[in-house]
Amino acid sequence: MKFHLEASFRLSADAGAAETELREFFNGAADLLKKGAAGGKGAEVLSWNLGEAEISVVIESDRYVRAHDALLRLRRPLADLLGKKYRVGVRGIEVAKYEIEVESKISIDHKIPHVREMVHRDGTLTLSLDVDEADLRNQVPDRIVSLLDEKIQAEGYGGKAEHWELLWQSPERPAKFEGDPTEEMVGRGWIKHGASRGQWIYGPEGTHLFRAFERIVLEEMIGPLGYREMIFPKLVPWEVWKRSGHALGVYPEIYYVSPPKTRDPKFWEEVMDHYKVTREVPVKLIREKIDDPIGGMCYAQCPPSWVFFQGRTLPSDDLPIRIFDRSGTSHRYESGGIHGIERVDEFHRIEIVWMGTQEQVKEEAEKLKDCYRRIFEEILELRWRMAWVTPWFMAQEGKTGLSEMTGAGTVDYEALLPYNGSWIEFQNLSINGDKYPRGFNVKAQSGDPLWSGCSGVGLERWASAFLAQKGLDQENWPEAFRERFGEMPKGIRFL
Ligand SMILES: Nc1ncnc2c1ncn2[C@@H]1O[C@H](COS(=O)(=O)NC(=O)[C@@H](N)CO)[C@@H](O)[C@H]1O
Ligand SMILES: [Zn+2]
Repeated sequence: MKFHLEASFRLSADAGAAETELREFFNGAADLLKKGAAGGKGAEVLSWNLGEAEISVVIESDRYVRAHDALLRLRRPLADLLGKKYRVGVRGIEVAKYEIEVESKISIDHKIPHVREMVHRDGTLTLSLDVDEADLRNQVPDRIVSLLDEKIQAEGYGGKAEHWELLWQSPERPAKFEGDPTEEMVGRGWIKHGASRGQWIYGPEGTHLFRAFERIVLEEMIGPLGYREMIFPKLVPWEVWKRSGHALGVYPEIYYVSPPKTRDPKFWEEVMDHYKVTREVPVKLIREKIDDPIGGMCYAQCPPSWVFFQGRTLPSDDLPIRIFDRSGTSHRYESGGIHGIERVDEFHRIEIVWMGTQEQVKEEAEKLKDCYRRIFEEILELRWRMAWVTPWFMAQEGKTGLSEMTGAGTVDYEALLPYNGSWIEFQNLSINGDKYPRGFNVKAQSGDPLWSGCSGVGLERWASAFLAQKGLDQENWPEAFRERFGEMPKGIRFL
């Protein structure tokens, strides 16, 4: 990677008298421009020139001391040299040309902010930047370099597969059912397709099943471990997703939310009239009358809750804090060909969140795993397994691999669907390290890094896994579950 920068220091007056000292300064600037770089690497001033009221320089570098950092390093000593003795001030920096060259098999076919031109020739990508002094100080060139690294790395990975490592699996347990649970539920009227993509409506039977699962989570885990219920927001603004990291890569899958430009009925009259006459909703017209998206529908469920803690310090003797939310739906624009309730755009999840010291968070994760194991082994008697995978918070930022934070990561819980032999992830449990407290600036009284974890219990997934293995006839269900399930409510009948 090569950086080529042509810039000038704007002076408050002519510095001709300092010519000799400037020559010594630039000749002796070498080690200043190599400081911090591995042996022999760094930046160097190829040439400099003293003009009427500016000093122009040409700097080249590798990535270890980048040309713009070198330029900024020169400013202070230059100002000192000219200020004291010659009463000449350095007023600012003008960037005339800034090029970054990198070997790359790929080119980028869309606009990158602050990149005026991109040329891809014989395996080299040359970017001409459009940056001023403020951009240099704000590390705009560094973010462009990171973006290039990421793309070149991703290219190298060739879409590296997500990490998956089996941790544990249950006894096989023969399936009591071989059919597709969604088809069976639709057939019995337990559920019905909703009007929106990937959306279902749960009749009394389907709802009772979800509530039975929920009751088990409450009785077997939430109660005994002392989790307190909260209500997390379900409309998530960009600010939250910037802090949670989702703003790095969640765009292809969110349901965006845009408010109206104004509530004034006059403004909307044209739309209403259009519909009254045509009975068609004029969505093109509406598009002009709604504002930019302020964010999207709930996606990961835990991020917006951190605003409750944002900027505060937690008393050590209140840790670990244990909370959960089941107050609403999550929405994801999932891949097409969506099958049954295994993969839907609108789903119902119990989100469990805990925070404390690193040890407390790891300890809590083990307690939750024990509870889950008891539920899946003794109550639902599932055929299931646990796998160590790419953390959800990295996957949702478009990353792969594992977290560098030791001990942080995600355990996926998977269950076999006998009807098609696939394993679905029906919930997960993650140690998220200090990611969220850092993102939302939440501290522990002790000053130790505050860590957190979360576990998402997907009710559609629990239903898919359980019914796929046990079928819909209660006589085939495990005794311990039947007890908790109680009476099946009457379904809705149609003529
Ligand atoms: N499209 C979907 N349809 C149904 N359930 C889903 C869907 N996406 C996620 N879930 C459920 O939500 C759980 C957690 O989702 S996750 O993306 O893996 N993890 C997170 O978002 C974390 N914040 C924990 O909830 C999944 O294990 C699954 O049970
Ligand atoms: Zn979460």
